[in-house]
Amino acid sequence: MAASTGHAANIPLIDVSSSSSETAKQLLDAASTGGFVFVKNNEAGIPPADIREMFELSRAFFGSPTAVKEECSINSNESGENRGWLSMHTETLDPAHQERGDFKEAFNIGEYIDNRAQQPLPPPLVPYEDRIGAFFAACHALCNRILRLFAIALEIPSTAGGPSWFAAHHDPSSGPSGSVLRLLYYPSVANHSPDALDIRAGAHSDYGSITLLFQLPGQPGLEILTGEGWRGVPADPAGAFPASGSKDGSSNGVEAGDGEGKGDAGGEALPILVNIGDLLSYWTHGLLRSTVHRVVFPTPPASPGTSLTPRPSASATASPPVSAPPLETPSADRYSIAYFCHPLDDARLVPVPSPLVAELARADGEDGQRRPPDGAKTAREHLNERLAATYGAVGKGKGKGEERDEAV
Ligand SMILES: O=C(O)CCC(=O)C(=O)O
Ligand SMILES: [Fe+2]
Repeated sequence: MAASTGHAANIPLIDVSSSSSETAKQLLDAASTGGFVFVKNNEAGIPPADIREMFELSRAFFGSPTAVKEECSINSNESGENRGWLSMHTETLDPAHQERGDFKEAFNIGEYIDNRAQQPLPPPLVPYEDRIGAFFAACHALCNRILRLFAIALEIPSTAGGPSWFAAHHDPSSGPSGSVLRLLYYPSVANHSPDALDIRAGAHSDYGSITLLFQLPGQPGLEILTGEGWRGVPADPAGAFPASGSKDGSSNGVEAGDGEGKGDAGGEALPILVNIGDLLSYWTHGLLRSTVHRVVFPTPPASPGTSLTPRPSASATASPPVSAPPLETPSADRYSIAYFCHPLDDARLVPVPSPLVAELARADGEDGQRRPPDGAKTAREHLNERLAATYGAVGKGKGKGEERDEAV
């Protein structure tokens, strides 16, 4: 059973509310070195109350009886490809190395059409169809803001689309895409019995353009692979939020109440984690870095109720790079929410028209404008290849895990 190494990653924190070339450069630097960045959740982000609402819906859904969840299973015909509920051990993010699927449940929500979900929603989510759709759209808007900054930093010429180049390739009004909003639930170790074969989410890199990840304070587990090995990614890099949950660690920290774990303290909101996916890395000839990550079980505390490390004071400033506390209070359950942003299905993955990408390709001995030898894939072809490996039988085939030796 893979458990936390206890070392924290250094991940920069960037304010993307400005579209200045300085901000764009900071973002490009972070994306081309570590591949992970925190963005401040300010007016350019997503209201903390909306994030909290999604966590509340997530808890309500995963707490439903199995029969309710089965009705919207990813295996049902109605749900459609890559949509619906994934039960424990269904997904295998590192098929080349895992003997058992991930120790988690998930619910994948695909793109809406005309403000309606294109899949059956379970009863706890039905009354919130509009709210979920609005959250999906807010996530997409934030991704487009980030992609716009990448286009600026990559110096895409105005004749080719300029700062709007990525947005045009991610415009839902122009066609379908593989974008997915995913609720994730990693059940407590106390109530289940993971063994040596278990991992919460196997080592992998994401498939799409960029991913937004929402975590809750006090629910650690995400780790990224760096040149120094695995490093933990805190939910709360500045340590400004009290760890959520009741004293016995059984709470998931999303209840309404005294403000603990609610995602906004003193007007500040938790930053949002952003990482580069494989497709964007491929599209930029590897300039943007898709970093391998995983989710592990929390390390048991030395004694019940004991935090493993002292938390920094709430006044700690968050200037980049953020040196996070090694571990937050290990909790029972872990809930997270990911938004996987993908280009339009028919987007062709010819190199992004950037002089920086062309230069990189030339340095690698290739003409930067040349198509890959087997002809350009579309974004949908790229995604389908990855999904086939993930949902295939455990231990068979070549999966994303093959790439995990490539540390940052
Ligand atoms: O739950 C997390 O923290 C990360 C999940 C993840 O990496 C994924 O689903 O791709
Ligand atoms: Fe991931």
